[in-house]
Amino acid sequence: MTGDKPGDKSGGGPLRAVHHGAAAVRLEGITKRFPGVVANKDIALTVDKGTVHAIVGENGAGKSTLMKILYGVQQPDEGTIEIDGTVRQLRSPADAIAAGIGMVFQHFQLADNLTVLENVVLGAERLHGIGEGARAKIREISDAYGLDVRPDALVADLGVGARQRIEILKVLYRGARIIILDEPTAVLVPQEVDELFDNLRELKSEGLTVMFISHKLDEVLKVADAITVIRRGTTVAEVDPSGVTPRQLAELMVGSELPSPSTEESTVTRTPMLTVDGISLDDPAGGRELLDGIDLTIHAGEVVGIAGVEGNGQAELVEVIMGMREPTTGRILLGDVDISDWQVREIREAGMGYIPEDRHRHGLLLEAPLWENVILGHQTESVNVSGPGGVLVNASAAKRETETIVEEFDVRTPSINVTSGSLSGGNQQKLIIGREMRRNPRVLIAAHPTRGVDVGAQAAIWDHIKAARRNGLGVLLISADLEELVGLSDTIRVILRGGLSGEFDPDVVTREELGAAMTGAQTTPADPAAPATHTTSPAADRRPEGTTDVPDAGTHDEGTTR
Ligand SMILES: Nc1ncnc2c1ncn2[C@@H]1O[C@H](COP(=O)(O)OP(=O)(O)OP(=O)(O)O)[C@@H](O)[C@H]1O
Repeated sequence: MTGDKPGDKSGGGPLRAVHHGAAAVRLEGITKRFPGVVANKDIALTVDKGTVHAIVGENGAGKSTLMKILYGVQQPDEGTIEIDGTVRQLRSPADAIAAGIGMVFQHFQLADNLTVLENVVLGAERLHGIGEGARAKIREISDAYGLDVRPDALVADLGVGARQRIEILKVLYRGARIIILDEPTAVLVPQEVDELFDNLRELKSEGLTVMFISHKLDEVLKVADAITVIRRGTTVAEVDPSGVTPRQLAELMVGSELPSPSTEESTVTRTPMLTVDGISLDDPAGGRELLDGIDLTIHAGEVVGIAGVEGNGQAELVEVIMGMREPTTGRILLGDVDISDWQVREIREAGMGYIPEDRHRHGLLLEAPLWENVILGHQTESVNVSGPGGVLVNASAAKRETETIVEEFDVRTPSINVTSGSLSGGNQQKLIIGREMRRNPRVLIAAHPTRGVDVGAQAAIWDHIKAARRNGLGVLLISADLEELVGLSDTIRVILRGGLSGEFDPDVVTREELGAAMTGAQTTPADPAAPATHTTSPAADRRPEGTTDVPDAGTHDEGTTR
C-alpha cells in the first residue's frame, strides 16, 4: 500500500491525497545532504491552509531536518519552498517568521525566573512594547485561542502544559500563521495531550495551519487532518487518517510488516535489588519537601513503573538514587549494600545503569564521536582502559564495542566517528540505551527510555529490557507514556508532590484511575505504602477511550508542580 505520492489524486483508499483549497505550504524536490547522509531527498509535501498536518517516520527519517528547513534553520541543497502561494528563500528563522512561520521546539526556550509577559516580549519588544500594550496583546491571543495564559505568572511556577502554551503564544505573538511543533506530546501526560489537541483545533478553526512531528501514532490519528509519511529521507505517502490504523501507519513508516508483540510471563523474584528506604529531600529554597518519605523496593526480574505529572519529584528521586543529590533522610541499598553516600561513578560501577531524562545534559557529549560517548560514565571499566594502572583509554576496544551497539540497537549513523550531536534524536537515544544495556547492569534507572523513539525502535528497546529482566535485571521505569508503563511494568506507583502512592496492577488499572492519582483528584490512601484501592465508579470503565472524569486539576497556568 505504499508508493502514492503526495498530490497524486489517482487510486483511492487511505493513501489518496486530495488537496482542495489554498496551500499554506508547498515543498517540491527538497534535498538536503550532510556528510555521509542524505537527510532529505526529493521531498514533496503540500499542507492545506487551516488544517493540522502530521509528519511521521522512523528515527533518522529526516523529519526534523525538513522542519528546520521550513523554519530557516537549515538551507536545502535543492528544491523550492512555497508559502501561501509565494516562493520563498528562508535563510534564517527571521525570514521564516517574516513569512508567517513559527516553530515550537521540544526543549522549551523559556527563562524560568521571568514572567510570561517578559518571556513573550523578549526579542519582540518593537511589536507591542513591553508594558500594557504587550499585556493586552497576550490576553487577546490567549482568549482568541483558548490558551489560558496569564501574562504576569512566573514561568518557574508553571507546569509543562502551561509552558508549552506560552511557547505557542510566543510564536502567535510574532505573527505566525503556520505553526510547526516538534513532538509536542512527548513531554505531556494524557490529560495535557487532550488539552493541547483542543488548542490545536481552536487554532485551525481560526484559519491557522499546524504542522507537527510525532511518534505517537494513535494521537496522530486522533488530531491530524492529513499525515505525511517520510521514509529514509523521502515522502512516501500522504494518508487520510480516517482510513488507516496505527499499525498500517507504522508499516508505511518502516516499509514492511511489523512483528506482533508477544505476551510475557512474570519474572519477578523475591530478591531485592534496589531498596529506597524512607527517602526525604528538603527543598533548598525552603518550599515543601521535594521527596517525602519514599519507600520502594525493586526485586530481581521486576520493573517498577512510576507514573506522574512532570515536576512531582521524579527527577529528584532519580538524582538521589544515582548519587547526584544527598537525601535529607533515608537510605538507598543496592542489593544489601548501603550506597547512600556513594559517588555517581561508584554507583554506576557497582552495576547501576542509567538512562537520563535529558540526554543532552546528562547522557551525551554532543561534540564527541559516538565511540567516546560509549565510554562515558564507564571510563574506568576494564574494557575501556589499558596500560599500567588502567590509565589509558582503550580506543580500539571502545570502538569495537560501539560497532556492536550500533549493530544490536540499530543506531542509524554513517559511522562511529561522527559526533553524537549529528545523530537524529531517536538515534541518540538508541545509542544511550545500547551503552547502558551492554554493561549488563543489575539495576536500570530508566527515565523516559523511548521518548523520541519511533514505534519500531520502541518495540526493540522494550524487548531488550524484557530480555534483561528475564535474566534478573531490576528496573525503575519513569515514563510519561502510559502505554509504556502498562506494557512494561510489573507494578505501577504514582508520584505526586514528592510522595508515592500504593501499588497499581498494570493488568487491571484503567487510564482514568492512573490519571486521577496523578493529578491528586483521587484521595490517596493515608498510608502511602497501603495498596491503592481502585475507587473509580464502574461507569468510568464504560466511558469511551480518552474521556476522563479527572477535573482539570489546575494544570492550566498553575500547572501541577511541587
Ligand atoms: N547537523 C547534522 N549533521 C550531520 N548529520 C545530520 C545533521 N542533522 C541531521 N543529520 C542526519 O540526517 C538524518 C535525518 O535526521 P533528522 O534529525 O532529520 O531525523 P528525524 O526523522 O527527525 O529523526 P528522530 O525521529 O530520531 O528525531 C540522520 O541520519 C541524521 O543523522
